[in-house]
Amino acid sequence: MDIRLGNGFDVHAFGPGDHVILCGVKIPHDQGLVGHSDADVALHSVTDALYGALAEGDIGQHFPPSDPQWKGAASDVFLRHAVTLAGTRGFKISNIDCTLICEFPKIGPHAQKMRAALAAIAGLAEDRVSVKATTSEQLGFTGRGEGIACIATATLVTP
Ligand SMILES: Nc1ccn([C@@H]2O[C@H](COP(=O)(O)O)[C@@H](O)[C@H]2O)c(=O)n1
Ligand SMILES: C[C@@]1(CO)OP(=O)(O)OP(=O)(O)OC[C@H]1O
Repeated sequence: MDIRLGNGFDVHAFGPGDHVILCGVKIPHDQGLVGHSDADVALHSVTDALYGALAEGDIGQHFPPSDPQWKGAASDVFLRHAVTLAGTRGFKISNIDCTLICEFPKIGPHAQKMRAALAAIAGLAEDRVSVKATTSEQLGFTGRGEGIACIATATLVTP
């Protein structure tokens, strides 16, 4: 059996808006996230974790931010591509774990909906998907409320 571990990390800055989209879930907030796509920092980091496990570069190589095709895109399209690529390469996803880093919005009340949405996009049972959060204790750019960071890990296995 071949086992592959990948990690992903992404950051998006807050900007004008009244919601953020995380794991494809719309979460009311007093600011939005700035990005070429819908700025779903969670799906971007998970996508990069899959590309990392496959040694297939990163999300910007597959979906260049300079390409107008991806302007405002819903980020599930990026993750679905990485999931399909894993299958094509003979891997199945064993588990996904991600941690959102921000002071606000509070993720806890939305974590189960985000987990279900992420599991559905990845084609996994919910008990193979983890969504959690931490503050950075008011330190650094996340602590100052300048944006949201997300770190993700994914494990791929051959049958
Ligand atoms: N945006 C966030 C940040 C944190 N949480 C939850 O609060 C717990 C405590 O956070 P600390 O950074 O003080 O350790 C954390 O374990 C999360 O459960 C959250 O929901 N949303
Ligand atoms: C998702 C892409 C798509 O153009 O753009 P952004 O939404 O800006 O996100 P980022 O994580 O900064 O870069 C990756 C790009 O591939």
